[in-house]
Amino acid sequence: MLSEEERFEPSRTIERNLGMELIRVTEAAALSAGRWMGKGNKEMVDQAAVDAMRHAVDGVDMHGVVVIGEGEKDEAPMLYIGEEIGNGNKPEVDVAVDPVDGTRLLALGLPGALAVIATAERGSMYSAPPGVYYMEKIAVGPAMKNVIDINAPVAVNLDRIARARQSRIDDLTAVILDRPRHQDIIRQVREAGARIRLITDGDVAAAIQAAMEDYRGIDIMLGIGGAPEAVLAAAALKCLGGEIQCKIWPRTEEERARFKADGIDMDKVYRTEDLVSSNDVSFAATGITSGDLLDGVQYFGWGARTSSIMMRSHSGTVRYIQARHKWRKGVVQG
Ligand SMILES: O=P(O)(O)OC[C@H]1O[C@](O)(COP(=O)(O)O)[C@@H](O)[C@@H]1O
Repeated sequence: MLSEEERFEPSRTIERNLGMELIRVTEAAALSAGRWMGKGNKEMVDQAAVDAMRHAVDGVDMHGVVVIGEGEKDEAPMLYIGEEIGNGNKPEVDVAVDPVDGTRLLALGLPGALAVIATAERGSMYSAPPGVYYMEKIAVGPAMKNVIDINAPVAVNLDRIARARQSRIDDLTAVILDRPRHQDIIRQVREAGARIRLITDGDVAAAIQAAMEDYRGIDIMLGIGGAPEAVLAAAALKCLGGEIQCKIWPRTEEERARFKADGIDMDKVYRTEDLVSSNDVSFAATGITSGDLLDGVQYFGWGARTSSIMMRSHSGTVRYIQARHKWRKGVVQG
């Protein structure tokens, strides 16, 4: 019989704390970037979030290397791919960041902008080849994990989900980014009879909602979105037990030819496991503008309130954390 202490191995305790520290990083990004809501300035939205996230991440107990970040070193002075972050202590981890998923949403004051960070054991996160910006994606929750196939027609995937759920296709809802490139997918979903929720941005949150067992508003996420966002979504889905399948997507015929010449396999299916292979994944996100998944930042004279989600693959625990932040400790509340 194990004693209470013995049940918690040290590595578990470290990882536990890391998750909580990651929340502080996304909270910092959200608190800072939230000031720019609706001001129409995408650059400042991003700058504020990156600055705050970079500052906050320094104190985190980890030796992190940015795998998904703001781009290459010469174009991004902070949180660039390959940058070492954290205080240098163990654990050694890969880090994926998106200081604002939905910069346009935040700049326009629209719902659903999030600050996001994920960590996984060193060497376990996929990084798309240089010049690859988009992936075709399909994401579902744990019960539909072995049901979907990105290579199957949309109607077939919807039919399989409906059967597995013992429901009808017209009970299902697919979430899709509202883009001209999705006209054909949208037509196929409509012809199959499922409902559609079109979103203007933010397919990380959309994938999470599709995968949440206790959130039944969305059954599947479909369509083409950012390659970095695919890895962040995979980190979240690893914690939730869901499944994302992706394929590299060229934007133009020239890009297709270039990828081919570079030996990039556009038929390869990247599953959750290929995007994040570790079983020690932590994921944190804080709402910046209010959306279906999380509330946005609320400011009031002496402080602000944030709403975050934290998940760990090790335990599968999902925590929703509401925090009240005081700008200065001891300030009298109005
Ligand atoms: O806007 P595009 O070029 O269609 O790209 C889609 C990607 O943009 C987003 O909607 C927003 O990403 P950013 O906020 O980083 O611009 C992602 O969630 C999505 O993967």
